[in-house]
Amino acid sequence: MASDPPRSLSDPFMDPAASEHAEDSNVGSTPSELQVDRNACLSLREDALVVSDAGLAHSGRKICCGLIPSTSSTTLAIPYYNILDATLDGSEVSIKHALFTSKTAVRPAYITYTLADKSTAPTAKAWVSRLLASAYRGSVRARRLKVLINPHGGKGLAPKLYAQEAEPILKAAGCEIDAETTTHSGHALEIARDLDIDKYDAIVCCSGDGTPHEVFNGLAQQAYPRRALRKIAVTLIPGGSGNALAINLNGTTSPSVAALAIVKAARMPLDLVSVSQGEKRILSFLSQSWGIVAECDLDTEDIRWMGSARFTFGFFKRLVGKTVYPAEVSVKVEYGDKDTIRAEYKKARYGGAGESSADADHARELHDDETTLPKLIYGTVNDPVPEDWVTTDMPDLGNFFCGNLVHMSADAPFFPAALPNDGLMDLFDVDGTIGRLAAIKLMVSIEQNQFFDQPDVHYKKIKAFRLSPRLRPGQKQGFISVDGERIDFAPLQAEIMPGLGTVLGVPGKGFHFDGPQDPTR
Ligand SMILES: Nc1ncnc2c1ncn2[C@@H]1O[C@H](COP(=O)(O)OP(=O)(O)OP(=O)(O)O)[C@@H](O)[C@H]1O
Repeated sequence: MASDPPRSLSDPFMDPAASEHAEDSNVGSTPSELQVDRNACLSLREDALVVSDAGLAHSGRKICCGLIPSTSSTTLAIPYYNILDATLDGSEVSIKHALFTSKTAVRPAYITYTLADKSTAPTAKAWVSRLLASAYRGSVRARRLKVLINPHGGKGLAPKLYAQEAEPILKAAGCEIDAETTTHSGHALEIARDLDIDKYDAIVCCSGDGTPHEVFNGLAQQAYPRRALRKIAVTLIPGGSGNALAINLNGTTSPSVAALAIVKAARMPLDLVSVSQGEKRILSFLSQSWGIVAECDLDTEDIRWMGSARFTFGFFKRLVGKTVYPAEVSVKVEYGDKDTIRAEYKKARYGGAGESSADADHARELHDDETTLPKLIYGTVNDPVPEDWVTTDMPDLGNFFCGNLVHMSADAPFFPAALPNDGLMDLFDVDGTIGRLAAIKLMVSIEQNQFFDQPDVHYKKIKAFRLSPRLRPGQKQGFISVDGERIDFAPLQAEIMPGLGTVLGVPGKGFHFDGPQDPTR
């Protein structure tokens, strides 16, 4: 097996906790099979650890739902992805793994054997290292995690979900955990702002999307914001009503499956969006919206008990009213037509020209000494609109929605052309006066990934926008949403900050999305 290239200890892609295993990484000569007691054999195959043990047939061990591939009742195959930890203690080999108890839940499980021949301990030690190298290919072991649990998000279940579902997986994987429950709104921002970033690798929010929003903004207030945002990866264990970060990063709404993904994830850069209202500036990782989606996000507090269904309920309530949300919109467009967007997406996603995460990180490292965030290229709403922007007055606007990631919820891939680190934002607007039937058709098309091609959806890839919203006659208050959080009802300007943030995601799990569908197929 090829070993990873050596990385310096200052390399933020290398968890210092993983360095203790670095000397064991030369495993080329290590045998793939380990003979253990009960006449059993542990074998390292291409994608899985295979346990061959006649005793398994009589152990009553249930191979749940067929999710753990088993070649026969006397063999057990555990995918490397599911291996959490392995140790050799004297002549006892212990392997911890994540056992799928259903399609949406995992729990830690253990296998223990004694070496058939004690004198093989040195070989067994190398074998364990080889198993761990395969289990953590593309990731690092024993990450140091600052866990923030929001007891207020969604239905208030985050503390229970974390303790019962997520923490056992993180602990079994040997993560160093420093957990804290947030006590007030803004607490996550304060913690991230004051965090000693050399002591941690990631901040894991067990919450909805509001907490990671605070965390990115807290890191942005560190003395060296670019270093903090580069070094500390932000990730989410779903525990609120909007859990888009977990869905986009790791393709799941299950706390235990998300915890496993976090254990196995790679660091990757994420574009952030700088949103300014005059001199005030915040960072957004997910979305900015004005119109029906923003109102559903923010004006449904009274039905919080419904959980995520409150968004759908709120949407339908407004839909029947054919509500409009007028605004003047100015946009710095990169790609304005859908065919070009589709073609550019394919190039960026499958063209193979992109740099690796490690290369991207070294480029970002050059800005570590800077004490401010990247300068705004396009200024703020207090400046004139740049000449090459396209300005449109939209008295009948129904929905202005700008996104940075594909999914806004599990069944809402609103932005199929979004890529995590392409230096662009995805924007669409929809007229508020379209017929109710057309609006319902639009809503149905989202889940089927046909939203992008609907003629009523005006979709662009952009670098920046300015939104000057106004109240329609009779409207008492306006809701502008940034990452699901309410900001002042006032003109705002937003521009992309390429690769400013860092997240933990498993390639192929979350960001795996096929992009806008090809309508000719
Ligand atoms: N102990 C607390 N008491 C009150 N609010 C808190 C507390 N801890 C965090 N918050 C606030 O709760 C808000 C919502 O949290 P979060 O986004 O994590 O969950 P959510 O379920 O997605 O949100 P929402 O339920 O508002 O849709 C955040 O803005 C955060 O500041």
